[in-house]
Amino acid sequence: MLSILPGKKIAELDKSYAREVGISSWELMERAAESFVSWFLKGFSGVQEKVFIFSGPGNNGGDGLAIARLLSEKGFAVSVVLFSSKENSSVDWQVNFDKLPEGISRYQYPEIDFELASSAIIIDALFGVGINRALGGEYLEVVNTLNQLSGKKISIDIPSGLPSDSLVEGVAFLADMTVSFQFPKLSLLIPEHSKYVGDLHIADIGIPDSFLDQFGSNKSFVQASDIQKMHKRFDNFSHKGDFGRILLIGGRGGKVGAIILSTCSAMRTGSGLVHVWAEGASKDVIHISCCEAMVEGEKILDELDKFDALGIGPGLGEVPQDLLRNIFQSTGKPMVLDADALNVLSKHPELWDLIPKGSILTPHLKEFERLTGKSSHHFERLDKASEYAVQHKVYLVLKGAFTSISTPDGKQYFNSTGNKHMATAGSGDVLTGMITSFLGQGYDPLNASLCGVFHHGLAGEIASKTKARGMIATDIIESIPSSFLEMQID
Ligand SMILES: NC(=O)C1=CN([C@@H]2O[C@H](COP(=O)(O)OP(=O)(O)OC[C@H]3O[C@@H](n4cnc5c(N)ncnc54)[C@H](OP(=O)(O)O)[C@@H]3O)[C@@H](O)[C@H]2O)[C@@H](O)CC1
Ligand SMILES: [K+]
Repeated sequence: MLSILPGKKIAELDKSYAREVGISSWELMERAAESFVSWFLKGFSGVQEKVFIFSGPGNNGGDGLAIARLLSEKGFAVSVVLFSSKENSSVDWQVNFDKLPEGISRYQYPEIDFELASSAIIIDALFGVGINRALGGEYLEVVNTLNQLSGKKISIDIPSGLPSDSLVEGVAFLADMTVSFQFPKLSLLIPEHSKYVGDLHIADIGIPDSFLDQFGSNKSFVQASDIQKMHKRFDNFSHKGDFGRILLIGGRGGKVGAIILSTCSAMRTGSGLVHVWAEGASKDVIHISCCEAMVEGEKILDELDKFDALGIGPGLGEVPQDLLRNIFQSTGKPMVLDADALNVLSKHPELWDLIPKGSILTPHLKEFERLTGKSSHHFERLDKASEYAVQHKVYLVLKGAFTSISTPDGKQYFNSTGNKHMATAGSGDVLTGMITSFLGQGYDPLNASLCGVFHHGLAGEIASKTKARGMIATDIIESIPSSFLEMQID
């Protein structure tokens, strides 16, 4: 897990890590520049390709100068645009300035030909996590101009103008890609900032997770290697009972499709036995669509104890609150609550206290607002999610790009998989089936949530390679097995 530290702590991290391993802060900056360049070379290899680097007065600008040197050594035609004088810049900026090779063109703002820059790759090294006020003066002017240019734009660490832990005020650089060092700054994971960040890449600068842990952050970014460790291993003598027996509840009226998606995804996620409670004509449709599932009538609600996990909500429609109340009271086991089950909860907040401890709630943004009221921005939403999770002792999976998982002990995890093509009808129903399946296979609620969200996103990425914008929820389900294969989970 990569701890996400607040911007204010990063200078301290930088210093104490350099001291611990006996390197200078300049050497750490060099590592950052090398990591950026090795990422850059994978996408841009054209010798003599033009690169313009805009370097501010602090260490972000220093990174920019080190990158200028390294790219120039690789044969790129590099220009740097400077704003401050040498003596008004950070110490490591000065070291890198002195190391700039002759071949690099230097411009002192405002003496710069934007005509030339417009045909180059633009690298934004104006400000990083040290920004402490909105852009003004010549910085505002240059960012406004750069934002009009149509070439590729890349930000180092964070797009200039974005504060690392709060909402942007005024103007910020509009990057196509952002390469952030060691861990993503919280600000990069916020929907309001996605147009500034573009595609996010994390560049490792070699600070181990265990070192970051000492800074006591309650927020983490989940990596594939973390998920790999969470998976349960089964052996050749395992039988279907070992893979769990789950019950999914929903699919009433015209919304049978939702529970079918959950059912098929639970099967694909590895559940041994999937039962579905449905009503009337829905039963036949479920049988036909997912012949591996067992379809149950009302009586099954008296036998909840025989299930390892329940998933309630997809396509449930409007139901009397007593249905949920009875289910909550007749089993103490954690369950997954989604869609219409959440809508019942938002109308009957008195039910919150009856939800079995450790249950997993999976709202999308609208459902979340119905549950907790309007928030003025995503930072506030994240705070609320954490408060609710702690207060009600549940896991709150707030769906969207970088889905967050808030836990009863006040931690918050951010998922790193998925893409825009997953914003399609039924995608959430698939996730409900996946998390319920992991819960039924004996994963604890945190691991079930993290694995469910991660594989859901990875399956979406795999499906979108061939389906792109035409991807539908069924494609995600069909790619679940590939996501296990890619992660070498057998
Ligand atoms: N461990 C790590 O993660 C590593 C971090 N590294 C890199 O360091 C970066 C952080 O560097 P940093 O602390 O020097 O801050 P940075 O953003 O360059 O700017 C500070 C300068 O800007 C100024 N200033 C602020 N706001 C302003 C405004 N609106 N308008 C005008 N001026 C403004 C402020 O001066 P002030 O005017 O406030 O006195 C100060 O001079 C980080 O993002 C990463 O890229 C890597 O090198 C290696 C490892
Ligand atoms: K930047």
